[in-house]
Amino acid sequence: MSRATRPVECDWHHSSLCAILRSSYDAIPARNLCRDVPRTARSGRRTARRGLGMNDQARPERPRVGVVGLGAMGLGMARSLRAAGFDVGVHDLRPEVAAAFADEGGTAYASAGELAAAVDVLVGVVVNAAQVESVLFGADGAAERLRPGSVYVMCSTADPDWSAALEKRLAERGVRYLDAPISGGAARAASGELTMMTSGAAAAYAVADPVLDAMSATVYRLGDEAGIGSKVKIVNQLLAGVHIAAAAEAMALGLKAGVPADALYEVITHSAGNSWMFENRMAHVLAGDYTPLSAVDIFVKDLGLVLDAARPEKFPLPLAATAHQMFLQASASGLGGEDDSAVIKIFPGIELPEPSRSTEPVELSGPSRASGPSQSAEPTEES
Ligand SMILES: NC(=O)c1ccc[n+]([C@@H]2O[C@H](COP(=O)([O-])OP(=O)(O)OC[C@H]3O[C@@H](n4cnc5c(N)ncnc54)[C@H](O)[C@@H]3O)[C@@H](O)[C@H]2O)c1
Ligand SMILES: O=C(O)[C@H](O)[C@@H](O)CO
Repeated sequence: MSRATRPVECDWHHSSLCAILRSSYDAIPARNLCRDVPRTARSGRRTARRGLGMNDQARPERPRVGVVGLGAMGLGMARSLRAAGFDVGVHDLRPEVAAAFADEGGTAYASAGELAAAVDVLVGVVVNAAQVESVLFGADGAAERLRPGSVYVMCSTADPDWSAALEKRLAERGVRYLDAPISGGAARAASGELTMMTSGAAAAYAVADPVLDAMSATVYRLGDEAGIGSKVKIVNQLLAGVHIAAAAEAMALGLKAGVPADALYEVITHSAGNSWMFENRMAHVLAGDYTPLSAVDIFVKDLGLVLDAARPEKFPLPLAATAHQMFLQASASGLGGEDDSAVIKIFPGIELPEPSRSTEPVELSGPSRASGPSQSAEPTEES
């Protein structure tokens, strides 16, 4: 069976996003962005594309899959894979989290290497490039134990050039690679409805497709070389970070002016100033709940990656730079591990809603926060 595809309109050529990609990221061929980008709806799950260069014997219909990194995103992704019928092996530096997943029916492995030896597809959902290096090339790492033909699916938000180089390093060992950053937050990870921004060789997709499908509502295939998915993710992070910072600043101004927080939330979420991030993150502020579904330090990292990508080109990013400073200020104030909505705490002289306050967003099918630490919480909203 082949996937349904949604040809992307060539409006991309004319959009500002495409302009940024083509000027500061000149490695993205426009043809890769504008053709045959598969779109898969959850209701339309299907078997993987066939006939992409592997012989049938080499391509497992349902690959054995492992997930390394069971944090806010990885735990939900592992659960989605189980819900889709996969036997899922896991590993995390925190053995108790892997053990808890084993209690649900998965299999816990003591090291990334042991897990790698047991799977065809290893999905990595650790925080950054340094952690991926540790997973793959650290003590009892995965790279040596992944069998030739198996695939490492790199879901971390990381430097696109590093990701492109990693594809080559793994290829030297016969290991395939997909550059596959994710979007949608902890709730969509848990419901198997992520957006994945992927690029890589057809042979890697041929093995990993059923795994990607099980974790996602939409899998964008953006090109046949690693790094392109990460470039698009970085553009998304520019918007996501700026939108959170702007939402916090606007909410802070309203509170300073004496407007009740829930009234602000109600009106703005029904007005032109709204954004996905305002609606999502300011609900956390309303609830006074800064349990990290995505931490302040994630945006210190991600907006840093955004700025790093533009700097060699001397490409100005004034909004991203300001937002980065805001997250840095929050982190320097000791808020790095809190939910990224805690960036609102950098504004002086405002009274934020108390945690005990059980405010529900008015007339919206408002999200309710998970309790407990992000890594172990069952997410109940989109983070
Ligand atoms: N949280 C979000 O909403 C979100 C959304 C989209 C993308 N992302 C990206 O996804 C990635 C994961 O983010 P997260 O929020 O799940 O992070 P997290 O900190 O919640 O989870 C990371 C997990 O990796 C584990 N880990 C770290 N190093 C390890 C190693 N060497 N071996 C085994 N396990 C290791 C940690 O113990 C932790 O459980 C990041 O790159 C992030 O930018 C996050
Ligand atoms: O796209 C997303 O899901 C978000 O921006 C995360 O990467 C960070 O909260």
